[in-house]
Amino acid sequence: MSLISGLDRFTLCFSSNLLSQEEETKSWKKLIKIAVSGAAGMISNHLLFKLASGEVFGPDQPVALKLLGSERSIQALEGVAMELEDSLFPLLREVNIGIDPYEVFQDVEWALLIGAKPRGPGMERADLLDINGQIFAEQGKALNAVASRNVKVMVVGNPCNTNALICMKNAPDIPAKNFHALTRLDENRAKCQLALKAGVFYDKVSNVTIWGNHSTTQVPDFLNATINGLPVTEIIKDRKWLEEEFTEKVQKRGGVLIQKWGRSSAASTSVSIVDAIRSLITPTPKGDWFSSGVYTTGNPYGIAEDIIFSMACRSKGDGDYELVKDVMIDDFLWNRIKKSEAELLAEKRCVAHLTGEGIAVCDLPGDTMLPGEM
Ligand SMILES: NC(=O)c1ccc[n+]([C@@H]2O[C@H](COP(=O)([O-])OP(=O)(O)OC[C@H]3O[C@@H](n4cnc5c(N)ncnc54)[C@H](O)[C@@H]3O)[C@@H](O)[C@H]2O)c1
Repeated sequence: MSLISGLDRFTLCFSSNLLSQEEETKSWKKLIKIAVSGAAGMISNHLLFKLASGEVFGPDQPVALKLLGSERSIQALEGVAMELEDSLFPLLREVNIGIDPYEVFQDVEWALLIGAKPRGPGMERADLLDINGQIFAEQGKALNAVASRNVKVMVVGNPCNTNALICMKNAPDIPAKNFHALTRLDENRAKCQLALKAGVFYDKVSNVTIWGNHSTTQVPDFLNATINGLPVTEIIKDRKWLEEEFTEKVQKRGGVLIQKWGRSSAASTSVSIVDAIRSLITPTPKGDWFSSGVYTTGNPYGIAEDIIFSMACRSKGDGDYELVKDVMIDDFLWNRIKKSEAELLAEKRCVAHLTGEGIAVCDLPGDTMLPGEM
């Protein structure tokens, strides 16, 4: 029996394979439904197999994967579904494919929104915000209509902070706290650079925050970061390197990778999506935290309200998070945070027509780019 089901016109086979009662063992948890958009894309090609293998939600957690593609990618989506089926993952109980978010998002508990249009040659950043914003407005409405009332939404498709804001604004019945923009890849990159500079293994680096937008204005925070429990600034004494080289390396890492590899980071992005999900479903180690782009309203730092901004989060492992209060913010950090904030406020004005906040005005700062752009 095939696991795959989908829309009539695209379906490989119609029988889905919901767990029958006799198949359910007592040690298995209740099936969770996970939607992945852009499922035929490069990032998903890594991520889906991690989700199906149990690496993300655990070895006793059966999953249903609901794959959302675009009209153009539907053939590829069928191919991805076939590969998933051929992998014989014991935990993968159901695969649905489709191009209608109202069908695909039905009852989902997680929505990993990766699908987006890339910035074409000569395309203004404002056009990209508009084209992708429309996708996320529609997907927000669909989540609002049919997803689980406590669905956790992780927006990866760029520009991810503002796309997450648009999605959230179009889903008023889902808690604003449930929306995340992925900045975990940036955090991982920052940890890697600090570990290399200090000559220690990655796992010795903790408390690294990425503040702000997933763009070249992002602020990798070395002030609060620690290595072996000591402030990074005590281990790496070269302040100029920290302020200039480290910061720029993290901000532009994606672009450098594209130059070398010829395509955007997909494997490491999928790893960081796994990290981001696991950070929400497992308790954060004592004293540590993780970065995620989350809703700023009520934040303790004085960052402008009503935007999606990457900040320091801690979780009890219940899917929810709280913002970390005990962080230091000096003038250097604050000035940079304000620049990223200004960029996100400008992006927000530029998509006002998609968030129900009136007429869009696009006065985007000229010098900012997605990390993948040079
Ligand atoms: N936040 C991050 O850290 C981060 C890192 C890397 C990439 N990204 C972003 O992730 C996105 C996807 O990257 P990729 O390398 O997988 O791209 P990709 O081009 O390989 O895949 C994107 C897929 O999305 C599909 N798609 C387009 N519109 C869609 C829609 N409305 N609904 C569903 N699917 C749709 C496309 O057909 C394509 O298959 C890009 O926007 C990229 O910039 C974000």
